[in-house]
Amino acid sequence: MGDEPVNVKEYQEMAKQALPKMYYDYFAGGSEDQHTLRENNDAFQRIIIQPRILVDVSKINMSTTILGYKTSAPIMIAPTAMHKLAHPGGEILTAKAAAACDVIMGLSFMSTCTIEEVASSCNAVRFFQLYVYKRREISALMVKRAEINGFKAILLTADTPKLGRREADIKNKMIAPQLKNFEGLVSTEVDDSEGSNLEAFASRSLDPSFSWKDIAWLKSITKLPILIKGVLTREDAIKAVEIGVEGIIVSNHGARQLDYVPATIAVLEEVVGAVQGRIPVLFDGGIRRGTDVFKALALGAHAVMIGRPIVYGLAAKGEYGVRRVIEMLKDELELTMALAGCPTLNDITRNHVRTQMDNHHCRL
Ligand SMILES: Cc1cc2nc3c(=O)[nH]c(=O)nc-3n(C[C@H](O)[C@H](O)[C@H](O)COP(=O)(O)O)c2cc1C
Ligand SMILES: CCCCCCC(=O)C(=O)O
Repeated sequence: MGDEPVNVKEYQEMAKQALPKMYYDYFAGGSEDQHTLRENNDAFQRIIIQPRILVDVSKINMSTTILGYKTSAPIMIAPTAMHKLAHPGGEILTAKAAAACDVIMGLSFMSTCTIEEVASSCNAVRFFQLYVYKRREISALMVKRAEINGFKAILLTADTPKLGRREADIKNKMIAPQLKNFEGLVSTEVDDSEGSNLEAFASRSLDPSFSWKDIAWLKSITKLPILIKGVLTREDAIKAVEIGVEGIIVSNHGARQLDYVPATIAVLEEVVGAVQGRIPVLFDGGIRRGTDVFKALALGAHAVMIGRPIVYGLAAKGEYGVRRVIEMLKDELELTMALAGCPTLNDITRNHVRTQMDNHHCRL
């Protein structure tokens, strides 16, 4: 392989070479048997694109808005924790790459750069991802700081009442660094000589009692729009609409929480059908190609979020690497739209893809 990756997947190997094993395993790993981790990727490969020919594709327009904020493409950076483990520049470099590519960034609650450092580093549009701690006042303070610092939405992660069992982290005795955001509030340094220190910290801090009724609390402390991240079923999608949040994210946390849940792309259509256009449905999990973005859009996602490839780009080549990952996905999406006969995002329809379910119905 030459030094300059030609696709997003090649950044993973570069990141593996660049990182200590403990950190690479943390970023790359899924939970338990990693069944869902494989499925998140494999399920995309079972979806076929049905292109249209003889369409004027001399101009392709990928630009859109997410919650009213302009973006050059329906591609966002997913919130992923602790970017300084990938590169000393951390989330500041990720944010600068987002700004350079004109895409929106999700900042993790567990970021290694502070909310203020990221906010003052560039003019990227940023959403803030929230975990709810047992000490709820800490979560409330983070929401306030995000709001004051110009973050535009809260991504409430709802699939993590406890941390999934990540066996590589247990074997490596994964160490969570002290996070500057929480200085003077809580220490992330927990000594669990038996296994993953991150898991030990999570079980000490996350509030597993947080439930639907507590969305009212979140609404009472912020005016920012709230998106619920981690929806995988029709039932939960309907509840989210009924409770009045501004959006949902179909996500299985990059297959790091409950193993043997479905690939996100396999449930997207069910969730979109339940929501019936009332709120935007974002999507993440396993996107590695522009064709994957196209497939998710065809199945009804308003936009997609990218997790691991961003971290791999950061680990391999810093801000430049993150930029290249986003640019490659955008270039591939643009080419896919042209070759599928879709000059605008609105031209991408359900009929542009064929799923296994469609094949099954055909045979009936
Ligand atoms: C290393 C890593 C850290 C993550 N940290 C967070 C986090 O702090 N908060 C969160 O809501 N999701 C987190 N996620 C999940 C991502 O937001 C996203 O759902 C997932 O990475 C998408 O799948 P992909 O990596 O296949 O693109 C993390 C994922 C990874 C791989
Ligand atoms: C206190 C919660 C720890 C979460 C760690 C970050 C994360 O979401 C991950 O998937 O890893």
